[in-house]
Order: sequence, then structure tokens, then C-alpha cells
Amino acid sequence: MNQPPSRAMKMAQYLVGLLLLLTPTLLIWQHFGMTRVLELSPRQPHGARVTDDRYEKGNTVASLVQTRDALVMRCELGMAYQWPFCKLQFLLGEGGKGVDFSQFDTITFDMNYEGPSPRKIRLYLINFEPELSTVDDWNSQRFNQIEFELPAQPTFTIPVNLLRTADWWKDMRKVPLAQTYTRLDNVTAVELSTGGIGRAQVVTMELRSIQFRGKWISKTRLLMYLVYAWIACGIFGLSLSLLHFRSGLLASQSRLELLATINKALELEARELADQAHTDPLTGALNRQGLREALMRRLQTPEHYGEGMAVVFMDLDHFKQINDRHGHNTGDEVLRHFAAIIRREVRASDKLVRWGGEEFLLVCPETHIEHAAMLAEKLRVAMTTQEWPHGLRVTSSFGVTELKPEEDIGAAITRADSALYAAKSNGRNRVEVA
Ligand SMILES: Nc1nc2c(ncn2[C@@H]2O[C@H](COP(=O)(O)OP(=O)(O)OP(=O)(O)O)[C@@H](O)[C@H]2O)c(=O)[nH]1
Repeated sequence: MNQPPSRAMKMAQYLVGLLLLLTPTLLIWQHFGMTRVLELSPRQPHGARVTDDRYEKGNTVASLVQTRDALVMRCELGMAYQWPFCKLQFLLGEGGKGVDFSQFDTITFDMNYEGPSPRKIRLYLINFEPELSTVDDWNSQRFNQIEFELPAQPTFTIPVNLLRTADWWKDMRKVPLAQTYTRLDNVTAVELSTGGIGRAQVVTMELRSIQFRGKWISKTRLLMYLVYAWIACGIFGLSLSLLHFRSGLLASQSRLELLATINKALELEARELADQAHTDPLTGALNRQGLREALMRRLQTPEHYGEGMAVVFMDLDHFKQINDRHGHNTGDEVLRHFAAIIRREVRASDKLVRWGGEEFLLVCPETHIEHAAMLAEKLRVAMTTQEWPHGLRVTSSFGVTELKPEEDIGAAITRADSALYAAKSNGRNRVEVA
């Protein structure tokens, strides 16, 4: 039988539905949106400042003017230093803590450059890496660099993946080959510098903005998270199915146990009903149907067939008077008492039958007539010595006979009845043998 889905199973179904909805939504959103922009401009100057090669004993002079729309760096390049430069520097972090640039894909410049050709600039993304860098030594940070000639138009975009670790930095720091990769996960500064220029000149850079663009989360990472979510959902669903299956099994087991208990109770009830059909409810003795079945059973047992069987017919004396004088309930009590005395005095194999009213029959297998007569006499005496309800004195008359070979039990009962009649006629409280 199918169990109705549990709350947990419903939850798993909702979860699958949610994931089915979320997966394409997130992928579409990632493709068209989720855009992250970091801008360097007069509006977001990040501590913009200029430096030049004078600290390297050069004679270049850089100056910065900030207008509403642009950061203007004027650079008078001198040739005193081997690699003269001016830099416009943006600081993004302090104490080795920078900004993660690894999710940025493009860099868009909006700037003007004035100066003789070649119009070269350099861009540095300076990355602090605890295993290489120290806070006190600026040059211990990785210099990711790109140098290029400016296009004619003021606005242009370059991909971030063109940046490489600067050769001069690799040489200066003697970085092992395995660590010469580009790394942008902790950028503490962005620098826009003049490119390699071989003669003294004046350069002006007017920077309106640099925009780094990327996704808050890369497609690969999003796909990975989604796969994890689907796997987790699958495991969850599978565990629930197993639990559901197990509880279903337990439920059908307990249903089977319940059915077995009901079956047993019904069997008992059926047996009780069958017993009632064969028993007199007042005295517990067999009724005529009960006797018939007991005799049939005996006949079906070959080892007992043909052995002697005695029949004793019994009838309480003057029972009507007991009823009349003491009431029907007392009469019932006397009948119950009578049956109890007989049962106490006879063998378990002897069958006590209530023949009707106050008449009882005792069928004694494997008993010859002399023994039956002795038994009847014992019963008669027992009646006289027995304490009866309400101090009554009750006696009974007995007619005894034996089943002849090949004789029908009915004939024997008739004969026993005749003997009983004789006992009654001869004064009651007697045993007569036919
Ligand atoms: N209390 C009670 N009385 C019953 C029951 N069955 C029959 N009787 C009564 O038993 C009485 C039998 O009366 P009789 O047949 O005249 O026999 P008796 O009074 O015993 O007289 P004798 O047999 O000649 O000694 C009747 O009054 C019946 O109503 C019973 O189940 N309970």
C-alpha cells in the first residue's frame, strides 16, 4: 500500500522545484547581469596621487590637478634616471589588505593623452601576497603590468587577462618561475604610468575614469555551486526515499502483526462460539449437539471402537418443589451445583450432558455396567452429603445401563431412561440398573 508523502518528501519536491527554477534564472542573470564595476575617477579618487622618479635620483617632475571631470597629471620627463616615469597612483587598501580583482574581465579607459609619439602608457595592478610581500616594502608586492600604445579614441577597453607579472619585478625580486603568474586577488593599488620613453618631453594625461568590469560570480563558479546544490538535493531526496521506504516497510509489518492479533482473537472467539453451540450455558455440561459430536469423535478413533460404554441417566428429585418454594434462581443455582458435583466425581473422559430441564446424562467410555452402577451410587451418596444452597436437601435418582455391541446409543439412552423411571417409581434417591 502506498503511504501518503511525508512532510519531508514534500519539502524535497519543493527543493527540486526551486532548483529547477533557480538554475536557469541564475545562469541567465549571470550572463546578462551580476555586473560588478569598480571606478577610479574624480568622483571616486581612492586617494589619487602622483609620484615620479625623483626618489630614484631622477629629475622627472609630476604634478596633479583634479578638476570636476578629470584627474590631470602633468609630467616633465627628465633623463637623469635610466627609466624615467610619472605615475598616477590610486590606493585601494592599507596594511596588506586590498581588493579582489580576479573576477574583473575588462578595463575601460576614458582619457586624453598629450605628448609626442609613441603615446605609450603602463597600467600596474599591485597585488599584496603574504607569502612574498611585506607591508614596509612597496616593491615586495607583485606588479601585474600591461604597456600599450594608446588608441586614437579617448574611450577604449582592454581585457584584464592581458596583464602579466612585470619582468623588471621578476628580475629584481628573483621570483622563482613557478610564481611568475598573474595574480589579482588582493590589489592594494592601481597605477597609471608613462611608458618607456627615450627622451625628455612633457606629457599630460587627463583621466576621466578607469572602470574595471566583471561579474560578481564567474560562470564556472556559479555552475560549480549549482552542481553542488543539485548533488546535495539528490542525496537529500535519496535519503528521504530510503527513510520513506523503511517506514512504509515498518508500517506494513505492524499492520501484518495487527492482522495476526485480530486473526488470533477471531479464532478464539470462533472457538468460544463453537463451544457455546455445544454447551449448556447454565451448567457448562454438553448439550445434545455436544454429545453427538463427542460420540462422533470417539467413533472416528479406531482404538476406542467397540470398547464398553455405560450410560447413566440422572434426574433431580422433586425439583419442581424447589422452584416453587425457593424461586427459579435458586433452582438454577441447584442445577449448577449438581453439575459441578458430578464433574468433580467423574473422570475427564466421562461426558456430562444436560438432556433437558433437570435431566442429565453421563456417558462413560470404557466402563462396564458394574462400575457404572458403583459410580451412580457414589454420585447419589455425594448428593446427600453435599451442602446445597439455602440449606436445601437435594437428592437424585439414577438409571444405569451399558451400550450393547453394535447397539445405537439412542437405544441405550431409552433403556437408561426406563431404569431411571423405575428408580423414581421405587421411591427416588435410588440407582436402578437396566
Ligand atoms: N430453575 C430451573 N428449573 C427448571 C429448568 N428446566 C426445567 N426446570 C423445572 O424443573 C421442573 C421439573 O419438574 P418435574 O418434571 O415435575 O419433575 P420433579 O419435580 O423433579 O419431580 P420428579 O422428577 O418426579 O422427582 C419443572 O418445574 C421445570 O420448570 C431450569 O433450567 N431451571
